Amino acid sequence: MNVLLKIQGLAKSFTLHTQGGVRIQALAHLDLEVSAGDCLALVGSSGAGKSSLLRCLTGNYLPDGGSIRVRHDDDWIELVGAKPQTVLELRRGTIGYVSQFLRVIPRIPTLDLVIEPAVAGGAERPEAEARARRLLQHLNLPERLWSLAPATFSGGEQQRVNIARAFAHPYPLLLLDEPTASLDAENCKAVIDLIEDARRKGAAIVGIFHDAETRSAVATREISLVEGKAAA
Ligand SMILES: Nc1ncnc2c1ncn2[C@@H]1O[C@H](COP(=O)(O)OP(=O)(O)OP(=O)(O)O)[C@@H](O)[C@H]1O
Repeated sequence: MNVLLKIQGLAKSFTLHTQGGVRIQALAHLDLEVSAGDCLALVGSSGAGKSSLLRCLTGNYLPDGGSIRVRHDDDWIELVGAKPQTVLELRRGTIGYVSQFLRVIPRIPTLDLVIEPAVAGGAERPEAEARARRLLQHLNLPERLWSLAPATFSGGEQQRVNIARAFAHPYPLLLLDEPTASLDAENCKAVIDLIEDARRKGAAIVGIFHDAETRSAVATREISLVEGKAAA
């Protein structure tokens, strides 16, 4: 087993300062390992902690305790309490993330937005551009949109730009937060194919897939969260 992600005793709570200091325990004592070729689906009812876990794995949420170790080249990097530069370095080459909404610098053309992660990950510009073009084509994004910034795109078009960026570099660890939520059946299938291809090439994938059909097409494993803990 080529383990790429090790989570031990992970805990995350929120204190609602504006609401009498109420404390919500989103994750508690979570242990998990994900290997190359795994696609782990996070399941559980609304509020169970699925998104909180993904955000801890991207380095966007600082956990209260526990450890998240990520294989980065030949080293293991501790993400909990890591310096911002370390988190950025992990995002550049090791951790790819599809969020539910596209958040990019405004006014940059779509093609450049998809080329950028591949160049940041070490690809030469012509190779990165060829890959970006293949991805946008695969995701059925009309070529007339490639030179435009995606601010005015539809929800589904923006989501496909988001997905293209996450697959522009062969990230060993991919985090997917409802990657097919705003897509029709044809585009959903295109994304499923990308996920499956990355997994076969050895990516370790953790995702939230509310659509049961998508989940059963891509997941090799499921973990059910109940109040922030893995259900027995
Ligand atoms: N930024 C935040 N501030 C305060 N509480 C939060 C925050 N993010 C999440 N929570 C709380 O943490 C708990 C877990 O939320 P989380 O979003 O991780 O659940 P989820 O399983 O992803 O739910 P859903 O399926 O509805 O998206 C919930 O009780 C939620 O209210």
